[in-house]
Amino acid sequence: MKLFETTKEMGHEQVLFCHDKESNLKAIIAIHDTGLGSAMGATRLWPYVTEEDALRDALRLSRGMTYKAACANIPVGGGKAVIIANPENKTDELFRAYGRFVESLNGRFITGQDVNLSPEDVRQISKETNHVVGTSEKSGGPAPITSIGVLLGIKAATEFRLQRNELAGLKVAVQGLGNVGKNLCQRLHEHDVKLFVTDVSKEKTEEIKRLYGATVVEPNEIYSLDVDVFAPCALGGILNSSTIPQLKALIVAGAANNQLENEHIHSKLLESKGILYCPDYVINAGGLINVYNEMIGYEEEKALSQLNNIYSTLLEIFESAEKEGYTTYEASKVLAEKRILKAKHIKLMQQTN
Ligand SMILES: NC(=O)C1=CN([C@@H]2O[C@H](COP(=O)(O)OP(=O)(O)OC[C@H]3O[C@@H](n4cnc5c(N)ncnc54)[C@H](O)[C@@H]3O)[C@@H](O)[C@H]2O)C=CC1
Ligand SMILES: O=C(O)C(=O)Cc1c[nH]c2ccccc12
Repeated sequence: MKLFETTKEMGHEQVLFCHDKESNLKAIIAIHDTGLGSAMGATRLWPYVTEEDALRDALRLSRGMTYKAACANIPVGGGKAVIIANPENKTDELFRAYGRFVESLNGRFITGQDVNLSPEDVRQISKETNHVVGTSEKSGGPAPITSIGVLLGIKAATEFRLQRNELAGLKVAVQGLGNVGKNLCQRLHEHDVKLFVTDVSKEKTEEIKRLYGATVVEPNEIYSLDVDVFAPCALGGILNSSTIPQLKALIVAGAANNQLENEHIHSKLLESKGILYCPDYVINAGGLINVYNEMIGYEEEKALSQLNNIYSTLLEIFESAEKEGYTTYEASKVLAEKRILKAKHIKLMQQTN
């Protein structure tokens, strides 16, 4: 990868390669934009096959955080960190070494728990830095709020694409039954939605089957089901040239980050099949909304009002995409960039006054 060409094109401010000899830590912290405030983004741990895969993930995820904050009208910047490791090799020393790197950024980057990190891992990071959020019990943790945001997104999309005002009787396929996916299943079940689920963990699929009467399928069968909505809540890159042709759902609405393998090609492919795609960083902003409010002093009413905006922002995106002949991904990018420019302008005016 051409490093400076890529960071210039994607707009990153700073990328840190962190190495600690004793703990064998290898981490990449990508700071995309701090124009509106500290770069916020949770840290994930993943056994990336190549270092380039890890870098690409960090760069895309961090840019996604900038757009996420902008679309949610949250005055922070975007960042993300990846730790290159096998979850089996996690140690307290690894997380403490990582925490020291986060601390060295003096609050330019604020992080927390993402894929493959446990609350205990985050506690180890917190021993070395205060720039960690999402650990308070007070606000209930980010995943439940993220799942409410996804539910609102499913509502907006079914109204727009299917002209249906009721969730009852809808068929939804949920990929991944982790913190967000499980919670989403509970909420969909409460709305009398028929669930189809998959996960690589049999324990998790059995639990959802038992609790909500979900139909369990193999991981590779989730794409081709005859359902109304496909809700990816596991990995990124799952919307690609081999999966999109299999989709029968007319809506993709889920929590996973970086759902499109190639943003341009695969958003167009979805559109050409008449599938309404809810841009990931718009529909999954609930987690960020939750941790941001925790950081500034949690007020439930304020957090819920920001969360409810996910519904109206998505409708705005669907409408402008239709009107301008864009894909919903392009429309969300335009909206994010417009809001960033406006917010930066307001900030500049406040500073000069
Ligand atoms: N937790 C949060 O508040 C937020 C999460 N997200 C994103 O949502 C996604 C899910 O997040 P969490 O639920 O917190 O993660 P998690 O790690 O708790 O859950 C992921 C689940 O996906 C399953 N999985 C892995 N590979 C799979 C495969 N090939 N097929 C089916 N299932 C598979 C795992 O077994 C696990 O149960 C991630 O992409 C995350 O970045 C985005 C915004 C906020
Ligand atoms: O939406 C994402 O991808 C996030 O990283 C949200 C998030 C969850 N927990 C956090 C802790 C600190 C900064 C962001 C998050």
